[in-house]
This record gives sequence, structure tokens and C-alpha cells, in this order.
Amino acid sequence: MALMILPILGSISVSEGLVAMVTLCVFYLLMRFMHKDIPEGLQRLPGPKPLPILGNVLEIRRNPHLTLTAMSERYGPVFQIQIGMRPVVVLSGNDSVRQALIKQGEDFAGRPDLYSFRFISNGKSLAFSTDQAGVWRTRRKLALSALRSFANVESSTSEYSCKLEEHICKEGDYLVQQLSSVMEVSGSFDPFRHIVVSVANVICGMCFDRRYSHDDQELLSFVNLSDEFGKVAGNGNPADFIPFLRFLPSQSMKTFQDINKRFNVFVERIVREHYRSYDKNNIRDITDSLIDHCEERKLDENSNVQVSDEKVVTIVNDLFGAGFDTISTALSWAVMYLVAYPEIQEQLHQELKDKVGLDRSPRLSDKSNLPLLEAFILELFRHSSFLPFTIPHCTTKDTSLNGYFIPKDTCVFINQWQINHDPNLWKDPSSFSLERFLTADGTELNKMETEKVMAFGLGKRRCIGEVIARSEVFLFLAILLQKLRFYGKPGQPLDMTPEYGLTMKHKRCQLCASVRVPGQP
Ligand code: HEM
Repeated sequence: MALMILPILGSISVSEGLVAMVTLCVFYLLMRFMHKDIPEGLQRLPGPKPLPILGNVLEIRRNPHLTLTAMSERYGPVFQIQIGMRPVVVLSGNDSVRQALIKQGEDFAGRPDLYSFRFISNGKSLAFSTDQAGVWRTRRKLALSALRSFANVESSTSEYSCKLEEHICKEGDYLVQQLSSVMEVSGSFDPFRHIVVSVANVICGMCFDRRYSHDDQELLSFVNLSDEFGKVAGNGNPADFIPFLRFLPSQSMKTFQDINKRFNVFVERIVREHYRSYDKNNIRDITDSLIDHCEERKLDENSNVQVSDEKVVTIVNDLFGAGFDTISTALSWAVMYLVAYPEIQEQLHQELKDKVGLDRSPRLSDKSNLPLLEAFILELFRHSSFLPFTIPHCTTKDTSLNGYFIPKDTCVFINQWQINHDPNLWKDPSSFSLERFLTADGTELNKMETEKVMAFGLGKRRCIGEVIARSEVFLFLAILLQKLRFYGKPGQPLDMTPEYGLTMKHKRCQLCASVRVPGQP
């Protein structure tokens, strides 16, 4: 965050800088003057002393999840920092986060009004906007029910248990073919580049009843830019925290707006086509079901409309957007870990060979028979913690936590990375070990341990795509592990350093894979 703010400060002229400084100092003094009193019996939040205007950005530096974890050791699980001019409460520690998000869920269920979030789905995003509680709740319910019904809808053939399974199996097989042919032609491949299209096709199937070729330029032009989206949405744009910066030119903000625009144009075109061909007797996908909800509502005299049609239909933007970047990132990391730990890759292949065999494709129902693969996925989520923070939260009223006063409208960061690496919760947290999730004989998962991993948030704002995400990660991985052996490109060391963002990604790289021939080791 600091690194993003400083270059921008450097590009202001001296006179502009002076005017801005004076304005900010007056604003800063006003803010101090208006500072809320602490109610009796409660304490002021601990935390590092902020500098005027910049706050604590100089201390947070390049990897906020690590610096804020280090600060939690000093100040405790609930503390306050200041990013630019905005106070931010940082929560870590399993107990405090559960207390806030579950026991006091209503108090912490809001989203902060951040400038950059206004560009996501034209400010109408379910996940990022500051919708009133009633509107957000109605939209969330609609999104959940649309997702559930289209994941569970019957497949067109008896070969699959449901449509979701059919989509994943078909895309998984296609991904295997795609990677094998790229290997033949080029001798290596960029894992994220191919995984992201396969995963995008699963959610495209559910949302828009269509799939795209791995060379479709329009789809590629924004799915491959999802890293840039995550960098701004995860870091917080400087203009989110120092308001006057929104009036100055910023390259990262321009890129962010451009990605959002391309994304919105892509989805809007498909939605318009759906409105044209909508037939209430043939609901093809999630977009149709959302349009149907709006149409039915118009016929219902008793309907108490509080959410506009636009806000109903743009739910599909959230489902599509959240549905490809997160899962592609998880799978891309999974392949990196398989390459980094070849002995684990062989154990996972052996488990599939023993429990599923090599003559048929894995299915969702195989999950409970593959504890090692399940442990691998859990350890992947824990160790990479590729969503280091949840989406920022915001308090909906004056509240308190662990005896500290937190005023209404305070921005709250939840440090998932800290929970997943807390030495009080995990033995040797930095080592990648599947054993931590398995019973002593290795045949079952250890439930107590599995529930400690935090990847999907908790409580009122918990991810609504969790079930689909877990199914996709499991089945894609089972298909890849059954058919391919992954390895590093000779002479190119594997770089597992994450690049900070809303979803942390590994650097783009080239890997190799060979097709496993049945009967050969
Ligand atoms: C591995 C995959 C995924 C991970 C790790 C993940 C994680 C998360 C996290 C951490 C949040 C924020 C929770 C909070 O703010 O407290 C979230 C929210 C959300 N996720 Fe996911 N997610 C994944 C996949 C998906 C999928 C596949 C969908 C939909 C198809 C989805 C839809 C959403 C939505 C709509 C929200 C916003 C919920 C709200 O604000 O009420 N996610 N997710």
C-alpha cells in the first residue's frame, strides 16, 4: 500500500502539493477535534502512532498480511492502524475473528465506501458495494438460491450426478488435452493462462449457458488481467485512503477502471441477448433465472419491491467475477505445490489409482474416499492463504470487541493469513504438511483441524460460492492428477513467492507435464 501511495505523491507539483498539504492539515485537525469519546468501561484501540496524512503506510510496506501479522504480535488481536487518513481496525486470532464475525455478526457485516469499489459492476456489486442491509440481504439470498439451483440441476446425461459435475468433468478433460498439446508444440506452458479459461467456462456454463474456446480473445483479454484487478482491490487504491488523490492521474486506477469496463461490457452484452431470447418456460441459466425473478415480481400485486431490476440482474456479474479468479488462483497454486513436492504428487496419484482406478474419470462422489487429496487441498488453502484478507468489512453501528470501542462506519480488515499461520493454532505453520489434517493412520480427515482453516471468511459475509469452489478445486485436481505428471522446466527454479493482492498469485511461469500412461510408473 505504501509503495503504491508514494510514487503518486512524488508526481504532484510543488504548489499543488502545498495547497493539498494545507487542506489536509486542516482536515486532519478537524478529524482529531471531532474524534469520538470512548464510552465508559471501554478502552481506546491500541496500535502504532500514525503520521499526519500518511498514517501508518510507511510501516505497512509491500506485504500487508505479514506486517499486520507482526503488528498483531505487538498490539494483540484487535488493533487500529491508519491508512492515509482512514482509521482501519485489524482483526486477527481465531477467537477474536469468530467473536466479531459470528457472535457480533450484524455489527461487522457492512462494507466500507471505498472509491475504487465504485467502479466494480458500476458500483452495484453485491460483494463490494455499500448496499443497505435489507437490499444486500435480499440480493445475497437470490444469489445463493440461483447458485444452488444451477449447480444441482440435473445433467442432460445419466453419466453425471448434476450439471456442475458435467461442466467440471468436460472442462477438466479438455484442460488435460490442451496442456498435452501445448507441451507437444512448445515444450512448456503457463499454468494460470490455461486453467483460468477452463474454470471461467464452468461458471460461464452456469451463468450464461455457454463456453469459450481457449483462444477467445475477448474472454482472454480480461480473465488474464484478473491479477491487475486483485492488486488494486486488495491493496486499496491510494485514493481510497487519501481522498484528494482521486483527482490526480493514477496509472493503477486507470488500469483498474479499464478492466472493470471491459468486464461490464462483456457481461452486459450477454445479459442483453438473454433479455431478447428470454422464455419463461425455458430457464436456461442463472441470468435467465434472475430475469425471471424480476418478471414474476411485476405480476405479483403484493410484491414489496426494494431491489431494482438492475440490482437483481447484476448479481450475475458478481457470480461470474468471483467464480473464475479465485478458483483459477487456487488450482494454479495447487499445480505449483505439486511441482514443489513431487513425492506428495506421487502419493496423490497413487491414492487415485487405488481408490478410483485409471479406467474411469473421478467424480464428486469419490471425495470422501480420497482423504489425502482433501488434506492436500486444505493445506493448499492454509499454507498459500492466497486470499490473505477477506474483502474489507465495516462496522454498521458503534460497537466493542475485547473491551475496545469501535465506532460505526470503521473499516475493518480480517487477516486470514495470520489465522492460518498462527503458531498457537498450528504446529510448525510454515511447513507444508498433509499429515496435520489426517488421523494417525492416515485414513480419515481430522475434523478439529480442518475447521480451523480460514479461506472463505465467516458469518454473515461468508463466501456464497464455497460449496461450488470446493467441488471444482477437488474435481479439477483429481482429473489432472489422474492423467498428468507435472514438473518444473529444466533450468528454471520454481518461484513460489506470492505477489500481494486481493488474491495473491505466484509469478507467471512456465511448467511442464507428461501424460501418465496406464501400466507405467
Ligand atoms: C477458492 C475459491 C474461493 C475463495 C477462497 C473465496 C473466498 C471468499 C472470501 C474470503 C470472501 C469474503 C468474505 C468476507 O468478506 O468476509 C468471499 C465473498 C464472496 N464470494 Fe467467494 N471465494 C471463492 C469462490 C467463489 C465462487 C466460486 C463464487 C460464486 C460463484 C463466490 C462468490 C462470492 C460472493 C458473491 C462473495 C460476497 C459475499 C457478500 O459480500 O455477501 N466465491 N469469497
